[in-house]
Amino acid sequence: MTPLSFDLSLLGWTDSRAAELPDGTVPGRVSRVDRGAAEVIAADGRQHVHHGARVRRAAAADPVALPCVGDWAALKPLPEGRYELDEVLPRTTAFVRGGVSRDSRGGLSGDGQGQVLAANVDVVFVTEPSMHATDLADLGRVERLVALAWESGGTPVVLVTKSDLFGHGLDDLLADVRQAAPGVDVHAVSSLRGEGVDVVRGYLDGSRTAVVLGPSGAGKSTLVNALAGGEVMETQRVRAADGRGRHTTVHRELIPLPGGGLVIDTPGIRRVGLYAMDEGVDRVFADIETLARECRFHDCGHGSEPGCAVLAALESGGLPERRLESWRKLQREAAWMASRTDARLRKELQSRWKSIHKEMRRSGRNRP
Ligand SMILES: Nc1nc2c(ncn2[C@@H]2O[C@H](COP(=O)(O)OP(=O)(O)OP(=O)(O)O)[C@@H](O)[C@H]2O)c(=O)[nH]1
Ligand SMILES: [Zn+2]
Repeated sequence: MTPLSFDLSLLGWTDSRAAELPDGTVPGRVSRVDRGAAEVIAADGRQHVHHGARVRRAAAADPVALPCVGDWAALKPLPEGRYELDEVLPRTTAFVRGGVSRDSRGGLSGDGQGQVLAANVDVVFVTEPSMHATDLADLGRVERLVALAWESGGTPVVLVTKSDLFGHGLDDLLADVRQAAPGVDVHAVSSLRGEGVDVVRGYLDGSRTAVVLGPSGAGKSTLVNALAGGEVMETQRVRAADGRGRHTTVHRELIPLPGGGLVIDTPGIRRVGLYAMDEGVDRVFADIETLARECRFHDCGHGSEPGCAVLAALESGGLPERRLESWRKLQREAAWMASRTDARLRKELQSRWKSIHKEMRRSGRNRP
């Protein structure tokens, strides 16, 4: 154990979580997972802990019960100041990946086994570079990641990164991004110039936990370093300089920031993965869903039906064609995922996050 000690409230520990802590245990936050074990941060420091019998039993029955990065764990004291991980406390949000993997032929196969990649994430920063090599920002990618963010139960915030690369027209780009993510805060950020970084930091007030999603090269590591005020993540420039070309970022997993707040960086959730996301898709396309309610036919396919409000909006220019296509594509994908994710996992996702969203809307916590 390191001699460091931690104020757990700075790691996001709250009274409502304390109420769920079983007697005879102490809390710790999972910062990294290992096979059969985890690294946790407890009040008396970082420690490598093994899963206790209860966790092993639960995980054998259902892999979703395995501790993951961001989890709050009940730690049972063992002799010599050590602990074992006795229980995972109820999650408020979770990134759950459906049991789908790429097979050797590059196809996809589903095994119906879910996996929780990160838990208790309050804010999901969706990064999209204003310019990516010679490409413009990809609004479809923003829509997809915002859908995943909603699905996790966290609050998405879109960051248009590398804004310094975009001269005239940044305001137009931001307007397009806002249209692609209705009801979601959108900000321009240049970590290079330090612009927008304080706005990002503001979302972490009150020791909130964030993840940063986005394509390779979006500047995620650079942003996290800017937030941390130092090099906590290796960036692409560093990697290029060592002559070995680009390779995988060194992942620190749960990073407590000096100014308060935490960032989770876990391989597998940074980029677009395969998640169930049907509710998230409904939410990111709320404008189209609202229009569709005005269609003459209840089961309108928005193709050539008379009295179609969606097509009318398309014609009047209120709805970009790109967005309708993107909606169709993501709906197909969500349906495909749904057909391959097992029913139990989907039920867990839906009932849990539905009540969380409701609660968040009620208490006005929608926007941090
Ligand atoms: N012009 C400009 N370049 C930036 C900015 N932020 C990051 N970069 C550069 O963009 C490149 C990629 O940055 P990273 O932070 O490594 O990107 P990443 O999203 O972490 O990439 P992966 O680790 O591959 O997922 C590096 O060369 C950075 O120096 C910015 O605000 N402006
Ligand atoms: Zn219609």
